[in-house]
Amino acid sequence: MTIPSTDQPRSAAPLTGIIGAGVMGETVLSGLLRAGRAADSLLVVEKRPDRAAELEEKYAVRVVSHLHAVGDADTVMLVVKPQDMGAVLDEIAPVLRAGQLLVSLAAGITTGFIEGKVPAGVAVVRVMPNTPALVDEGMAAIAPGTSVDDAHLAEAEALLGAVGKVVRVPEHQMDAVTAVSGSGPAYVFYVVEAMIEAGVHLGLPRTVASDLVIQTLVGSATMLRETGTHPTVLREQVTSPAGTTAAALRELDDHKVRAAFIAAMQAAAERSRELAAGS
Ligand SMILES: NC(=O)C1=CN([C@@H]2O[C@H](COP(=O)(O)OP(=O)(O)OC[C@H]3O[C@@H](n4cnc5c(N)ncnc54)[C@H](O)[C@@H]3O)[C@@H](O)[C@H]2O)C=CC1
Ligand SMILES: O=C(O)[C@@H]1CCC=N1
Repeated sequence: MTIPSTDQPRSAAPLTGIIGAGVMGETVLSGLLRAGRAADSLLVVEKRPDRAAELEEKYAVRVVSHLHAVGDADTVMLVVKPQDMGAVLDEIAPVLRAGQLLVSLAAGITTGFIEGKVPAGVAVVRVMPNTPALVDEGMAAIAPGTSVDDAHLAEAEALLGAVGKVVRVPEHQMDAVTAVSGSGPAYVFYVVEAMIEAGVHLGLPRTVASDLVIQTLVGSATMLRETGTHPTVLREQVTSPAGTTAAALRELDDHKVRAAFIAAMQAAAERSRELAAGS
């Protein structure tokens, strides 16, 4: 079924619906526009009226109802919280059709759960993106459901590839992916906060501490990416015998920071599994 959402002429590009335009929905929306997608090829669905008005004003996109977005779109991206997925799927299931591509970005929610709520033959792809997509440096993993063909996977890769790297993984690895790259930016920002605070404790003006930490992070990340050298080797290159870095790293080890990261990421993966179970 196709429900026209407007009488205005529009571009011939395939239509993509985005349901849920919070942090991640806007990240995807703005990335697709930066990558050259026409604003009239994107249909946004957002529950909060003030947020919907803000996005219409900022991006000149059409904010439409669930039924219009799903009826019209070739591909529908689900970017609501995991806890809202069941209700959204119940609402859109009557207008979804076999062959249509449904791309879920929700943590924890399995393709099996989605497939159980939509008509047979709807192609479901599960994605775990991250917020650096906002600056086209995203990292997304994708996993196909049962009715997905190569064209569907290529379309999902193109959507996420517009804002960063994409890797295909088996779905059973998605909880680990969520713990590593989905939540990962938050760990990095947490470390950055801590390093800036430490710089202030050592007497640096906050703006200077902030500049030093951010450029150190960017430089270190660029070294990792461009040299391909193992992080252990890069860390050892900084660590002079009996020097300052060795003194600092000994404190980190004494405070079990490495073990804390492992425990934290195990907790994230466990939470992803809980979200799958609906809690
Ligand atoms: N924020 C992040 O870094 C990441 C988020 N995700 C996933 O993306 C999804 C969205 O997360 P955020 O954007 O952070 O949450 P958010 O709370 O910022 O955005 C969710 C949006 O969905 C809207 N919404 C809720 N129910 C709706 C409905 N029935 N119809 C239309 N809109 C509806 C809300 O008003 C809100 O604007 C989640 O499932 C999360 O697991 C995945 C990876 C990273
Ligand atoms: O915190 C969350 O649940 C979402 C999924 C990964 C990053 N943010």
